[in-house]
This record gives sequence, structure tokens and C-alpha cells, in this order.
Amino acid sequence: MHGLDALAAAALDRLAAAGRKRSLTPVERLPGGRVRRHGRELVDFSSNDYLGLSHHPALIERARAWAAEYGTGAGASRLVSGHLAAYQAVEARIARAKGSEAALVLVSGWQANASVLAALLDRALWEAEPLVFADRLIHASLHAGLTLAGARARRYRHDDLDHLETLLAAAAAESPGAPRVIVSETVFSMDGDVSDVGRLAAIAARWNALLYLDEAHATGVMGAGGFGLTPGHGVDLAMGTFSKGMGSFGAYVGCSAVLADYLVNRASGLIYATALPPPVLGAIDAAVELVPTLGPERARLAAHAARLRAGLQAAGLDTGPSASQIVPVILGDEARTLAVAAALEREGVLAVAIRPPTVPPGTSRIRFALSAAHTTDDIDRLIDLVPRAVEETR
Ligand SMILES: Cc1ncc(COP(=O)(O)O)c(C=O)c1O
Repeated sequence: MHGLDALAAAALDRLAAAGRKRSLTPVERLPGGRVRRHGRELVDFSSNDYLGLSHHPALIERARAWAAEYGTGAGASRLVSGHLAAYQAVEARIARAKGSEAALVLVSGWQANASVLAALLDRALWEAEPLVFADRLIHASLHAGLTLAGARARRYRHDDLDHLETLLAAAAAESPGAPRVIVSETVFSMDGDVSDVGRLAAIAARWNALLYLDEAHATGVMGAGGFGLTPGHGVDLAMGTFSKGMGSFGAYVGCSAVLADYLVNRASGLIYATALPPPVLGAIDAAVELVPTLGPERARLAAHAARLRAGLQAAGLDTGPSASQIVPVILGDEARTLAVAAALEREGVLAVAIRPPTVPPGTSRIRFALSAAHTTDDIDRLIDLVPRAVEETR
């Protein structure tokens, strides 16, 4: 008897005692930014389906058509027999949109960050140990990549590019010849703030550092054609996902052709994972085609976010540094944040409480993820409900 169940039960009891035990709740996703949970229809402010594309007829139709034509599974990794010819057209289109020489589609955002970063930070590649400089609030999947690579990042204060430069200068004095890699995001998932990509690129160029930026929350949503904030800035490696604004699943990296080739040979998440199922690749294909035409939806989403921020701030609430479709209301205390989320759910609004370890201690928040599928009335209802729910828990 290994006794693991008893140990796991004890670990769960400790989480429950700390108010941090989580569980899975079934939902039925509905169009129009709605979900059904516990039999009730709720306005969904917790999904990252920023343009409502997960229910778009063009994506559904192409997913259906590709399932009928190519089957439901890819059968093998891309390097074996899972590389549908369609990948080439999709990747060429992404590379054009990103302004990069090449692009590579990977199975998921988590897997892309974990395995691409690990491959890029391989000492054997650089013939030296690369020094990594990472924003303090980077996503868990980027941390996984650093961990897999055995890299210990120098972490700069969130969005503090002066601090980044100080760390780069100190490292250059200590180890002048060491390769340097900067890792950050363009839209931060929990604060909704937007990086200064131009300045990051200028810093990377000045210090001869490789720049890796995660565009998970910018893809589909930000930039003139909806392909994020990196195009035109000469970012070495721009990663993004199809799982959020693009309405389905999977990820991409935009980079040089030789780096893409290197990743096909070295990124374990591409080599040792079955390729995306054809219906998912079909949905990606349709989204990549559609997104440049969705300027009005992006404008509507930005207007929703501006309206919500203004309304909540006028009620005295702290929306942090949000400048995107992600609008947090930072409450600090975990129990209070849970109480506000519960009060909102009673009113028909799903907006989950985000607590440590997802965010730093003392910064628990309700994270509102907006969608172009929401109506202005949905936003106005939030502006009315949230301050009342917060007041009730004082
Ligand atoms: C910044 C960031 N990068 C990567 C990911 C992972 O993407 P995916 O959900 O497609 O695996 C997420 C989403 O959870 C994210 O927020």
C-alpha cells in the first residue's frame, strides 16, 4: 500500500482549510457570451472568447467540413503523419500577418510556451548559458518553459522597463559575453495591461537580447489586422494562441525560418505530441481568414472595456492598470472576493474570483473578460451590479 490517496486527501483538506480548494463545475456554453451553470443561464464574463468566435458559423462550418473530410483525429505527430497539407497555408498566412519570415502551429498555448522556451534556452544551442530576464507576472506556461530549460530568470518588476534595463546592465557587467533572452507578454492575462512593445524591442536591440513575447490575449483582439501588437517591431519570437480571441484551440509562434526549422527539430511539444485534430485546424483556418475583417467587433470590444472601466472607477473601484478587454476589480482579500463572485452569480453574472497563487497575495480580484458578443446592456448591468455587490461585502 503506497497510501497516496490518504496523502492526497490530507493535501486537499489543507487546501480546503485555507479556502483554496477548487473543483470542476460543468457548464454549457451558449452563444452571445452566455453559459448555463447549475441549470441557470448566466452572462459569462469569465471566458476568453473575446470576439465570440467559438460560436461563429464560419468556424463551425469549417470544423464540420474538415472533420468530414479528414476525420476527427490527426493520428500522429506532425513529424510523423499528422502534418495535414493545410498547415502550410495556415502558417504562411500567420507569418504574413505577424510580419515574420515563418510561423509554426503548435498544439496548445501552454505546450508552445513550455516546449518552445525550453528548446530556445538549451545551452547546447547557445554554447553558453543564456541569461533570462522575465516580467514578474508572466504566465505559468512561460514559467514551465523556464523550469524545463533549467533556467533561473532574473525577474523585473511588472511592466517596469527601467528595472529591466538595470538588470540587463548589471548582468552585462557580470557576464559580458553571455547570451540574453527577454520574456514577457503583450497583454497580461490577470491585469489586462498592455506592454510597450516598441520600447521592449528597442531595449532588446540595444542589449543584443532575443525577445520572446506571448500574445495569447492580444491575438484576434489587438493590432490593425487583429494579429496582436508585435507586427512591425522586429520581435524575434511572437507566440499566440487560437484558444481565446480566435475561438478554438492551439497556438502559433512567428519567427525566422531557421528558428521555425530548429523548433520542428527541438520543441518536444511539437515532436512528441499528436498534431491538432483536423476539425480544430479547420476552425483555426477559418478564424485566421476572418479575423482581419473583424475591425468593427474589435472596436466594439474596446468600447465595452472603456465603458466598464469608466463606470467601475466612477464607483470608486480599483480596475488596476487595465487597458484591454480584461478588466479586473482588485479587492485584495480572498474571502471578500469569493463573496462578491457569489453575489454576482446570484444576479445571473459569471465572473470568477481570481486568487493566489494565480495572482500575488493581497491582490485577489474579480476578473471580467469581455466579449464583442456582449451587449452594451450587459456592460451597464455590470456597472450597476458590481459596486452593489462590493458594498454588500464591506
Ligand atoms: C498569457 C498566456 N499564455 C499562454 C496561455 C496558455 O494557452 P492555452 O490555453 O491555449 O494553452 C494562457 C492561457 O491560459 C495565457 O493566459
